[in-house]
Amino acid sequence: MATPGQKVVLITGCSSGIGLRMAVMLAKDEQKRYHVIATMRDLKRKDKLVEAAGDAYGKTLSLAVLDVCTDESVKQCINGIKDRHVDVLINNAGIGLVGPIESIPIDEMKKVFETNFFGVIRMIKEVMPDMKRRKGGHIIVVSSVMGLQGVVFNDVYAASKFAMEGFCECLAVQLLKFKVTMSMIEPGPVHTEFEAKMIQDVQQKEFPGADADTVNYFKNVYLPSSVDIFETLGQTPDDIARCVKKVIEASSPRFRNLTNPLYTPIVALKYADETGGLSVHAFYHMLFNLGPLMHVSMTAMKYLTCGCLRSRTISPN
Ligand SMILES: NC(=O)C1=CN([C@@H]2O[C@H](COP(=O)(O)OP(=O)(O)OC[C@H]3O[C@@H](n4cnc5c(N)ncnc54)[C@H](OP(=O)(O)O)[C@@H]3O)[C@@H](O)[C@H]2O)C=CC1
Ligand SMILES: CC1=C(/C=C/C(C)=C/C=C/C(C)=C/C=O)C(C)(C)CCC1
Repeated sequence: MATPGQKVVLITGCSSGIGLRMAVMLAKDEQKRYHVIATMRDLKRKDKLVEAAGDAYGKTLSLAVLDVCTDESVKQCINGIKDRHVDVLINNAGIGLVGPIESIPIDEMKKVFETNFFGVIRMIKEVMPDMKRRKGGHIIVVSSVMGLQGVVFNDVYAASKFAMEGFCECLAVQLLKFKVTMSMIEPGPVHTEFEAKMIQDVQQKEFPGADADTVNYFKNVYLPSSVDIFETLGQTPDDIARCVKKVIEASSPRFRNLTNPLYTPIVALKYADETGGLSVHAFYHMLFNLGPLMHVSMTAMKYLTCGCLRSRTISPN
């Protein structure tokens, strides 16, 4: 249980990746400012978290079951917290989906929205009224750079994150009136199970319904470039956890927080040309013309990115 003065932080999706590292980092805060309720849908997956939390487990970190896709599970979890008091809600649980849309059943697409979009809304609806009443609290959403800029073959995943960005952009204004803060975190690629699940998933698939050219562009042009991008630009879950801790501890937290400076030019392109043509053609050129040179160009970009771009992102250091 939280001791007086400690902030109660509830995080969804803590069995792996970014959620796990955020839970551990906040629970191990030297000043013990947080009591972390690390949630996951299946407690059988708790071992990695418990091991990483070490001494903090049972003290500044407790576990709870929570499936963001079920009303009952969300209600039960929040009702189980003393006075239903959550100071910081971190919506992290999420799933990916890549591939030609011709070969993806609508039900699989709905699952992505059910988790990434309605899952977050379900959490916010349960926690926000108490925060509004108390006139305080911080809602954090782990969105994605793909919530701001679409990436080819990630159509449905990007749409779920765009939807979240739009939803939160609206809500943030109302919440300001109630002194509740809203922050979006927009990572680029991060080395977690998300990446492994994506690779495993596409290796198993045959892409029925998609024509041979499209499958060829996906498998032989997009996927190798994507793997390269993860290799050259990928951040660690600890990088993202450090960014989130900074956002929580900021005296006036920013609404949007890109974690990777290398994505700032890509997002800037979008706002530089309101017709959208610049972004579409730049992405086309990067993928289809620079594809084989992607590794070289991304490595160059990594070393050439100037300080002014870094200052527009939330740095993990
Ligand atoms: N990795 C990346 O490159 C990027 C990831 N993100 C976002 O970061 C967030 C975390 O992903 P990441 O750590 O990378 O990936 P992981 O796959 O490692 O972690 C995702 C977590 O979400 C959980 N989860 C999935 N569905 C549900 C559900 N219905 N209820 C509760 N928990 C659920 C998983 O639990 P279980 O073990 O039960 O499956 C897992 O703990 C996601 O929102 C993702 O979109 C954003 C940008 C880049
Ligand atoms: C930048 C870029 C590409 C890929 C970007 C990727 C793969 C981003 C992944 C982001 C993730 C995983 C976000 C999760 O939320 C392409 C299309 C290969 C080529 C053009 C430039």
